[in-house]
This record gives sequence, structure tokens and C-alpha cells, in this order.
Amino acid sequence: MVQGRLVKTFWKDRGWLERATFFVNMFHGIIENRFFYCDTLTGECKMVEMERVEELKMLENDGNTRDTIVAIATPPGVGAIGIVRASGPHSWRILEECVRKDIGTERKVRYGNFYDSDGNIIDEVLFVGFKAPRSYTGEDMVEVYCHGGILVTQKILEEFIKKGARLARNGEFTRRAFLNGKIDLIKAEAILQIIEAKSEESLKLAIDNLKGKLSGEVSAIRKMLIDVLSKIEVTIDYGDDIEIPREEIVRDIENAVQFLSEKLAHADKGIHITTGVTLAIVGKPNVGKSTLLNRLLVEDRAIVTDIPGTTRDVIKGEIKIRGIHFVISDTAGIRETEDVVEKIGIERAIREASQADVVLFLLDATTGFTKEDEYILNIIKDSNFIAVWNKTDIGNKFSKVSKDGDDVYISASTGKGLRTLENKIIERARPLIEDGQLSHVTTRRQLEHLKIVYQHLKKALKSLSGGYPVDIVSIDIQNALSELDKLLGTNFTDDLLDNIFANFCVGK
Ligand SMILES: Nc1nc2c(c(=O)[nH]1)N(C=O)[C@@H](CNc1ccc(C(=O)N[C@@H](CCC(=O)O)C(=O)O)cc1)CN2
Ligand SMILES: Nc1nc2c(ncn2[C@@H]2O[C@H](COP(=O)(O)OP(=O)(O)OP(=O)(O)O)[C@@H](O)[C@H]2O)c(=O)[nH]1
Ligand SMILES: [K+]
Ligand SMILES: [Mg+2]
Repeated sequence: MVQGRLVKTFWKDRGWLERATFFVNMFHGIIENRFFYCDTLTGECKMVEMERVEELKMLENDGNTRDTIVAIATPPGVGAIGIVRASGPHSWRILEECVRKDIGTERKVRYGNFYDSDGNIIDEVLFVGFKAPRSYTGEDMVEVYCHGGILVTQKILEEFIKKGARLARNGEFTRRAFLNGKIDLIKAEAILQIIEAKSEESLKLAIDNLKGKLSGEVSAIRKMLIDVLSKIEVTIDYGDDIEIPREEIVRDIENAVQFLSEKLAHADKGIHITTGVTLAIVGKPNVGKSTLLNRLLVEDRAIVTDIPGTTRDVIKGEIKIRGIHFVISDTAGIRETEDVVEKIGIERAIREASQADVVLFLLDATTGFTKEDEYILNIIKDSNFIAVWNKTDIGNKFSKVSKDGDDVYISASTGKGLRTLENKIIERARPLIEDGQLSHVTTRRQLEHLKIVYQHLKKALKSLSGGYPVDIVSIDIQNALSELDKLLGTNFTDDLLDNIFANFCVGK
């Protein structure tokens, strides 16, 4: 028996079964919180609104949510307090056995001793229990606050496992929160971003999205498209009796397209803020690239020698310059070579330069602009590069290289000119992240899905303006909707989930 508020009854006529099957297949039975089903008593296809929890009970999950999972939630090492948490049907039972007390009222912290199976006290702890669905994962959960330290947390973890829990995989708590309808995929990504945030701006974006900024906007479009689809379906069935609201449909799709094009136009900023602006140092061998990297990182990261061809691989580090987060890479000196290893390194250097948001083209003031520099300039000329003359403490053979004539003069050894260089970097990076408008798109995944939605809707608009009948765009709208579902994770695949949650740490 399906429960919920009846929204609409379709098709009392013959043929309802075929159509209902079509509908149910098309929408996997469920759109938003609306469920389509066939009433076998009356032969009607009905649309009802249901509680999300009810709806999710009917959705498949990965079959794993019956296990009780456990993990150490705090980072390894010595700390004042360590947290072990468990989620799943046995979590309360296991903890109560270990502390030899009732957890009592949910969400209320209690004090006790944590015992191992031999009756020895492992630690003096605080603990708390959460009852489904009012918990982070939506399942029964417990947390133990013990003394920090590798051994105590490990022993408590082992005790949970001995009593029937299993070790959680990366991101599995958050995965369950998703599967239980507590959060959508955008919010799950936001949680990862909160953990990894390295600048105030990226933290703010992530918090906004955890609190539903992008999800809300995407859901609004999704709802609107579902309405459009419903209007089209109704005109297919009752076309003879019902006026086709063609203008209304066109206007709705146009609004969605307009909204999406703004999202897409400003998406790069959110991604840059979240993942950092990439900065590649390139140049011929021995110009001082590694010396500059080390100076910028204030750390001896890369090997520096006076032998050309020292750096082979790409070496990355992260820095903050005036609040902006950069991922900076030192690369192999680019030159013609027969050395196989060096060749690969040079290919990587070129790839790094082509993908970087800003390129530092390092030049040697003791040699001046050479043929090798000419060769490199050709490779990077279309990138956002800054010409940087190094070794100005011992050389003065300069020429103008930048398009804007704004070359920078430094000494990576002495630190001379570094502030000017930083200013220049900021000048180039700022437009990439500065918000006139922020779209709250923060990952490539989100961007790619939104692009596809946009393309489907553009196609629909094109058909409509070509004068085709309205129902011809129904397939485009369905495609757009299923793409939005992928974005939110409403219509997920395991691959997609694995992809996202693999980046989490155990215990999240
Ligand atoms: N000790 C501890 N701190 C933590 C977490 C945690 O799991 N444990 N969190 C997680 O990693 C974050 C907080 N996130 C949470 C989100 C939802 C719920 C929760 O119980 N939600 C219920 C009830 C909400 C309410 O009281 O209104 C719900 O959504 O139904 C708990 C934590 C950060 N700090
Ligand atoms: N005087 C002076 N020497 C420098 C400066 N920067 C680097 N050097 C020296 O130049 C040599 C090469 O420096 P590296 O940093 O290894 O140069 P690189 O560009 O990374 O070289 P490869 O990795 O081989 O391509 C080293 O002996 C450095 O000490 C500088 O600003 N002034
Ligand atoms: K070198
Ligand atoms: Mg080097």
C-alpha cells in the first residue's frame, strides 16, 4: 500500500499499464518526493507526494548499511582527547557492553569506564548515543571520547570490532548520511571541502554548500523541469481538451538556461577558491626554478645543485600569498635532450605549464634571453605567464619578454624582488577568484554535470524555436533531469559514489 498525499490521477482509460510502466521506468518510480504507481484495484496511475524517509526505504542502497561500522575519528598521534565512533544497528549494544552501563537518554553525554573483553579497564571515558534517524548518518550511532593517544583509541576500536562491528571504509559515515537521505552529493563534497579548506574563502563556500546553497538552486531547477515535463505529459494525454502552454514552457526553459549560463560563467572562481590557484615554474635548466620554489615555500623541498637537469619530476607545494591559496609546482628544466628520464620530465613540465592558471617563466640574468628561452616562450606564449628574471644579484643581461613589458626582476638566492613577484602573482590570480559573483560551483564534477544539463536545455529551446511540437523536447528535459540527478546523487551509480567518497579519510 502506497501512502502519501495524492497529487494527481492519470489515465483511467485502457492502456494505463503500458503508460504507467513507461512512467515508472522513466523516473525510477520516483521524482523529487513524488511517486508514480499503478493502483491495481482501480486501474489508475497515481502520483503521490511522500515523505523522503518513506521514499528512501523503497530505494535500493548498497546493501551495506546493516553492518555496524566503527572508526577512530581523530587524527593519529598524541592528543588530549581521541574520538571513536560507530554507526549501525549494533552500535548501542556494543557500547553498552563495553561501558557496562546503559547509554540512557540519547544525545546526552555520560561518564564511565571502557572495559575490554577480559574485564580490564582500557580507559576512563565519556560517551554518547544517537538514535536513528536523528544522527549524522541517520542510523543509530555512538561516540566514545577517550584519552588521545594511538594505543587507547586503537584498543577501543578493536573492542568494537571484536563485538561485531567492522572497520569503516574511507568516507563511509558520510556515504551513509547520503544513502539515508541526510545529505545530497553536493553537501557530501562540501563536507570534504570543509575538512580540506585552506583559505577563509574556500571554507565559506563549503559551509554555504553544506547549508544547501548550490543544492537548493539545483533542486529548484529540477523541480521546475519536472513541472515542465508534467505539463508536456498532460498535453500528450489530454491534448485535444487542453490548451498547450507553449509560451509558458519556453519561458521556463529559458529561465533555467539563463540561470545555468550564469552558474557556468562563474564556476571557475569557486573551483579556484576551493582547490587553489595553480602556479607552475618553468624555464631552461639551471635558471633557479627549484631555488625559487624553496624560497616561496620557505622550505628545502626541491634539490638544488649547479648541475643543469637536476629536477626530473614535478614537485608540488602549497602556499598562501595574501590569503589566496596556491598550488605551486617546480618542473624539469626544458631543453633538448637524449636522456630518456629527462625527456619524460620535460614532457611533464610542458603539461604542467599548459594546465597552470599562472606560469612563472624563469629567465637567467647572467645569460640573457637565449635560443632555449625562445623555444620555451613558444610553448607558453598563450598562457597566463609572467616573465621573471632571476640571478639579478650576479647578472644584468635583461631584455623585455612579457607581452605587457612587465618583467619582474628577482634573486631567488637572496630574496631580492620577491615582494614585487608576489604582487604580480596576486595581480594575475585575483581575477580568477575575485568574486563579483560566485556561483558556488566548487568541483569539476559539478561543473561537468551542469554543462551537460545546459546543453540538453539549449537543444530543447532550439527545437521549440524551430516550431516543432512541444512533446518533442520531453526527451531533452528527461536527459537534463537525469543529469541533475547525477549531480545531486538522486540517481546514483556505485562508481560515482566510490569516486567521491574515496577522497575522504577513514572515520568521516
Ligand atoms: N562529536 C562530533 N562532532 C561533530 C560531528 C560528529 O559526528 N560528532 N560531525 C559530523 O561529522 C560534525 C557535525 N555534524 C553533524 C550533523 C548532524 C548531526 C545530527 O545528529 N543530526 C540529526 C539531528 C539534528 C538536530 O538536532 O536538529 C539529524 O539530522 O536528524 C550530528 C552532527 C562536526 N562535529
Ligand atoms: N647567484 C645566484 N644563484 C642562483 C640563483 N638562483 C639559483 N641559483 C643557483 O643556480 C644553480 C641552479 O639552481 P636550481 O635551483 O637548481 O636551478 P633549476 O632551474 O631548478 O635547475 P634544473 O632543475 O636543473 O632545471 C644553483 O647553483 C643555485 O644556487 C640566484 O638568484 N642567484
Ligand atoms: K640545477
Ligand atoms: Mg630544479
